[in-house]
Amino acid sequence: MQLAPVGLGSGGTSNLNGFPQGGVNQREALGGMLEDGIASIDGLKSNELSQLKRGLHVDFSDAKLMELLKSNSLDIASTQLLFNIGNGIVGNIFERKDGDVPHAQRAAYMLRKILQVIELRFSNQAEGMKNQNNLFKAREEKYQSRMNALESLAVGTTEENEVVTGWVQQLKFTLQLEQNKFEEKKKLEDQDFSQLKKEKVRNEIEISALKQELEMVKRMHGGQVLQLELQANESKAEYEKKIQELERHLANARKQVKDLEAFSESRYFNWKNKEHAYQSFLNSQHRAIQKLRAGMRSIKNEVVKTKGSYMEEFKYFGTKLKGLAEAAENYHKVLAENRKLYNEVQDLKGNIRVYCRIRPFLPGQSKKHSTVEFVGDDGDLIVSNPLKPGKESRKHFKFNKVFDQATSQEEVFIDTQPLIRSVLDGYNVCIFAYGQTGSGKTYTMSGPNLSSNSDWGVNYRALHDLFHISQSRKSSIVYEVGVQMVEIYNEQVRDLLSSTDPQKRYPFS
Ligand SMILES: Nc1ncnc2c1ncn2[C@@H]1O[C@H](COP(=O)(O)OP(=O)(O)OP(=O)(O)O)[C@@H](O)[C@H]1O
Repeated sequence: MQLAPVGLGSGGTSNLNGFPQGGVNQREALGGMLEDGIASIDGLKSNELSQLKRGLHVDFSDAKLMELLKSNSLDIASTQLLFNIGNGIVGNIFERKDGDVPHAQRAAYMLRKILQVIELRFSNQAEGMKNQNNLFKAREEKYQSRMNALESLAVGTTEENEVVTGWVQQLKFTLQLEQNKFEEKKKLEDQDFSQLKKEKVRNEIEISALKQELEMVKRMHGGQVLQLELQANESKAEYEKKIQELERHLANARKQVKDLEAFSESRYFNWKNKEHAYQSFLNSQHRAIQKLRAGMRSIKNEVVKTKGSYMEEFKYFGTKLKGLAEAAENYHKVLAENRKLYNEVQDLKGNIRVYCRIRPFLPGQSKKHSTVEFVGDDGDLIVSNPLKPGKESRKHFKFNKVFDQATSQEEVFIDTQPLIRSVLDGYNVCIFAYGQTGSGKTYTMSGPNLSSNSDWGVNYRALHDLFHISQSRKSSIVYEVGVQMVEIYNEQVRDLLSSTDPQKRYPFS
């Protein structure tokens, strides 16, 4: 009898790994939850996928969600990756505060799809575990029946018994090994299963929390949408109003632009005309400037020539001026000499001169009663009075000169003028009038009428002459003039120009 070792044959329906052939491998059934080898997911870039695997944040746009909804790659993605995607979508909804309801709806649909995949995975895992338990039980029963058959065979011949005992020992050993391996695997799978159960509970909690959040977001977004719609309606009405206003402004602006265009066109023509005028004016100015330049050049030449001739003339005048300065110096010497001679002549004529002026009869006086008998040219005067006795009836007087009744004021002054001019050469001169009351002293010295130059007396004529001469000599001599006026009455001398004391008496201090 040929016995093949149990479990070592190749035609059995089960292998020693303890997993049914052609069935769902438990690790595969876990959907790569423990390790994730997926390389790509439709709608996600490779860097976004690697970020999601590491649990980092990724932005889920509308386009990305659409791609993910269409994609089949979620079915082969790990559960952890699916959770990360779910978390990312929920986080993205919270980040978007714009109340985009279609986006929230798509996100909710996506989350539902992820939940379905996870739930399907858990149900598959539970089914696989159940099948495996059944297989293990059937296999145990099978091994038990074989053991029984072998034990009954052991009751045969010794040789056969020995062989069989050997087989049994080997079989037991193999069975023990298989049992140990199975125990270990079962232990591991139990651990995995309990871990999965825990994770399922955790995930269910997380999913319910996500659902609540989603509901809350939906409610919040509903409110926001309503508010936004209200705002949108208000804004629309406002914008329509603004648009109407803007259209009105635009119409006004267009009208203004047209007006401005017309105005600027007329201004343009005006400016064009002005430009022509200015251009012709500029041309004429340019021609005039050319002429002026030519004139200026000739004037320059002339100026240069004139300058030359001026220089020569200056030289000439310089020499002449020198001569004149010398002449002026000589003139001063001559003048001084003349003055000296002049004053000597005055001295020779006599330092004290006595003139006599005969007053004409006043209106109403009889001309028959005149006592003047003779008036000589050399100063002789004979006065006769028949009423007086002897020599007293006829008297002869001798003066430097006698002015008769017809002598004018000017003639009287001309005789005294040289003497008065000696004052300007440093000589003292004194003129005084003497005579009885009404004899004509004031008439001779001051004059009867000051408004008429011809009536001016000696005083006014003398001052006028002195000021005139001092003015003509001002380039060479500066004269200082002082005036003093006194009254002598009853042997008392009184200062008539005193501003402080009108009764001031001589001697003045
Ligand atoms: N030469 C003259 N020609 C014309 N009239 C004259 C002449 N001299 C004097 N008279 C006149 O005689 C009058 C008296 O003259 P005047 O007042 O000059 O005298 P008097 O000497 O100054 O007198 P008194 O001493 O009283 O002041 C005046 O009316 C004056 O006009």
